Amino acid sequence: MNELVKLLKVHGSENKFFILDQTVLETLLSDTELKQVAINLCENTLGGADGLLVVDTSENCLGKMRVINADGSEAKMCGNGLRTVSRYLSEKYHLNEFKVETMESNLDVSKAEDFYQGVPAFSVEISPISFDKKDLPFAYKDLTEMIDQTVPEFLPDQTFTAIAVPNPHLISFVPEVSQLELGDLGQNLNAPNEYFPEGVNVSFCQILDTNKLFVQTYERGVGFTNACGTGMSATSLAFALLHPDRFDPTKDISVYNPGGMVKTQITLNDIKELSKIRLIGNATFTHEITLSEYNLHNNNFNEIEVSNTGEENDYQAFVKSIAEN
Ligand SMILES: N[C@@H](CCC[C@H](N)C(=O)O)C(=O)O
Repeated sequence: MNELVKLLKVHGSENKFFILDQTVLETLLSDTELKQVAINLCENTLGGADGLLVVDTSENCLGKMRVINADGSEAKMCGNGLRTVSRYLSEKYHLNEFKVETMESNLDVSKAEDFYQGVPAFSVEISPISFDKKDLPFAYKDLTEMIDQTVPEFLPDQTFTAIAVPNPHLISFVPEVSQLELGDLGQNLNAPNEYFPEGVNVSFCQILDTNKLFVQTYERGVGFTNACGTGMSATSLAFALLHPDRFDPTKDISVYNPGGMVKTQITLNDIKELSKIRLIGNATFTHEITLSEYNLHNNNFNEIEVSNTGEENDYQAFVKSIAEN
């Protein structure tokens, strides 16, 4: 227990996480310990974060990723997080293409071309896709799917689409994103409510041009984040389905967000659930944190050693470059 362990602080589009590799520990953290560590790290350590990504062993894949939100709840998937875990596993095992186990599926991931000098990028599969009310889950009138639906109880002048990938997303296309309305709706649908009993990630999307979107998300278990990978992926699918006049299937979609920009690739299928989504974006490691395994188990981050990787400077140069274009 006095062994030293390393955590990483990472981000995908400034959606920030800590990565904990459980496979190198003498004793695994229990689920209760993981929950407490996630809450403590995300609130108090190194400026906080949006979640804890736990790397475990996997029988059929190179590794397994679990996602613990900032409030300690566990999510089925995390798109931005998966890119950073993919980079971690890629560097650990010297492989550029492999599968990662997540709660509902084993996902294909691969190293992509750097997004910018010093900004490594990964491409990850986002799957499975469902529109079924049971998989969100949601309840609204007698709907089995919510697609481009007016829901005056949410907001009177907008329409809403609900997609699970497999974590739940509610998407609305708007002429301009109102943070106030997004925040109110996100809060209401993540407090006890009759529509989304397990909460939902809410994204508003502004279509900027052909294959060019701006997406902002209020995340379940977190609140506003700079970006939500599965949110941008589900929004890209909704965009391709609902706005075919602005969608060019032969090209990537550029999805801008408050933390930067990612690319998505949508391959539509006649059976919409069999469509394919890939999410491509940065996988940035900002800090390496060293502490004793004893302190980790005791949720004590007062005696940590932190080293800055310097990668954030390159990421900021990338953000500046996209703002200038
Ligand atoms: N930020 C993530 C999604 C994390 C989980 C989400 N808050 C949930 O509870 O479903 C992403 O990049 O996909």
